[in-house]
Amino acid sequence: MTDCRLYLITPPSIDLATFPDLLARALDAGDVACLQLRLKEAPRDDLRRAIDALRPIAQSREVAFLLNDDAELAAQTGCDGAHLGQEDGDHARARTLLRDATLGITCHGSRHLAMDAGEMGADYVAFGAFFPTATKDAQHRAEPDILEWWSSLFEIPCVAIGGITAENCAPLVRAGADFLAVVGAVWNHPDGPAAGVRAMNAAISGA
Ligand SMILES: Cc1ncc(COP(=O)(O)OP(=O)(O)O)c(N)n1
Ligand SMILES: Cc1ncsc1CCOP(=O)(O)O
Ligand SMILES: [Mg+2]
Repeated sequence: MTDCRLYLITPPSIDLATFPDLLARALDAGDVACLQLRLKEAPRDDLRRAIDALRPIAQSREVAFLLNDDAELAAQTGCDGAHLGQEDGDHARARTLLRDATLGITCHGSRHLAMDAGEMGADYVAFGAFFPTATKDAQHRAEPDILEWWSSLFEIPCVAIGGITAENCAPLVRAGADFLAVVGAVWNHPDGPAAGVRAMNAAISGA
């Protein structure tokens, strides 16, 4: 029995006329620990509109709603937290702004970055990319042994990301990932996002 859970990230762009319904059906299809809103190209006003539309859908289902890249906006808009990369501003300031809300930090494949994030007060550290991904031009790779190392030494949860699918995720679960973060495995699933959530949960349980 694993404690690993699914961490869902939105597609890179969404249509607010149709996406809320798709999201609700995906979240109702199985266990999702959190949803990260990641719209890299969206102007700030569109981002605010997306937060207003999607945050209640996640939070009403007890799915934590995290915002990518912007801790200040996350704190202003009732998000449950933010995910920041190494280039996404001052992590210590973000920690202060977010108070008790969740702060996750990208650590690529680096033990050093992960220990820094832990000392700074991150609520989770994220390692990746574990596999080739079409969602992002990922400049860094990680190997499963970093999950084993981290989880054997630290209590802070670790997230695995990058090209993860139902077919390839088992070694990451067995290596100690607390969460598997995915975009394509759910939103590009041939039978639709709800089927993607079901497939990921079945793969996590069977790992
Ligand atoms: C859970 C999770 N892990 C890593 C990332 C990547 O964050 P970052 O390195 O800042 O890259 P962008 O997502 O901003 O392109 C993430 N978003 N979520
Ligand atoms: C945001 C991000 N950071 C590293 S890989 C990645 C993309 C994850 O998307 P997918 O699950 O489709 O590979
Ligand atoms: Mg970022």
